[in-house]
Amino acid sequence: MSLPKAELHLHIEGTLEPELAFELAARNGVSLPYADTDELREAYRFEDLQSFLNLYYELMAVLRTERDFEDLANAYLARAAAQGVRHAEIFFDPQAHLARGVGMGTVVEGLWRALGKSEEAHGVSTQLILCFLRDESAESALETLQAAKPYLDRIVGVGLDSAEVGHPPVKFREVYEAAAALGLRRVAHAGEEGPPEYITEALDVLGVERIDHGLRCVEDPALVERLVRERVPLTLCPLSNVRLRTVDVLGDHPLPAMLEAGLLCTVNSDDPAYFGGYAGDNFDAVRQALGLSEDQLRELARNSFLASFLEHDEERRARYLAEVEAYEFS
Ligand SMILES: Nc1ncnc2[nH]cnc12
Ligand SMILES: [Zn+2]
Repeated sequence: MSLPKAELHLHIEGTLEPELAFELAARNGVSLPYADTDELREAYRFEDLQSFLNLYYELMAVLRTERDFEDLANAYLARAAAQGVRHAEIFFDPQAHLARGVGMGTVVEGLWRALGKSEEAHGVSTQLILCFLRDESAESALETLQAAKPYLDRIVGVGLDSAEVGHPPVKFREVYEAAAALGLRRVAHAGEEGPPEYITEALDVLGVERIDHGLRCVEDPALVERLVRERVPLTLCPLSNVRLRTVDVLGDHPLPAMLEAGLLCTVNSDDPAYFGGYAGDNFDAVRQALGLSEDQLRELARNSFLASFLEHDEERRARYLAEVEAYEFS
């Protein structure tokens, strides 16, 4: 669906399509333990978040040079643009690259080669969000923020991702305080597999402005009430929820009830190369499986721009919002 939208929950490493993975493997002399793209696609049957993360980190071995990150980002931006994405706030996982000997500069400069030209090349404005891996230590997160200091003009904020259960937000209090002191915006994954308490903790301890996923808030009516009252955006990822089995089938997704409750929901793709669809595909899927009305789809698109970090450019935000209102559904 080409309804204009902002994508606010997108891991750039999760846009690595099998074809590009093999191309980069050949270019860099990296051998993959899969015969071909079909065999690799066969591995895309996930039990839960961890089984996905294992493959996600394994395939990152092919990303080695600035050009690799540039190609990855350009491929994503082209696909996103074709599906109506007008603005993208893009996560990256530097610790997963630093651990393989790929430096922060290679990652950020490589991504920037694509992001810096994205408006001209793809018609998509962009921002970068550095994510800490929550299954790594708090010290490692602090070192990562330190390593990012030379590149802060290219980074709008910090996030928190990877294996959630057993790694509560409070573990990262110090690094989030340091990020806030540097003027960075703050978001965190919470309530994907982890309990509703992690959502509360992300808000109260880490000071986040948006919750990534936040799906499990529906288990706690008082928390839902708070999220509605405080207008906290949730970056939902419906196809991801089905593939990672947090929801059995898309028809059971709580999105309609969440909209009904007055939550500020957005729809995003998370790791589109792995979960069967980009942003527009997620919109199409929820429209079909959940019978969302045109008004509800427009609300989701409007929310995405309202929840974005575009305050520095209200004129642009107003232009995108006008495009949402003018859109004609087919
Ligand atoms: N859906 C997700 N949850 C947590 N960490 C991730 N890293 C990439 N995708 C993720
Ligand atoms: Zn995610």
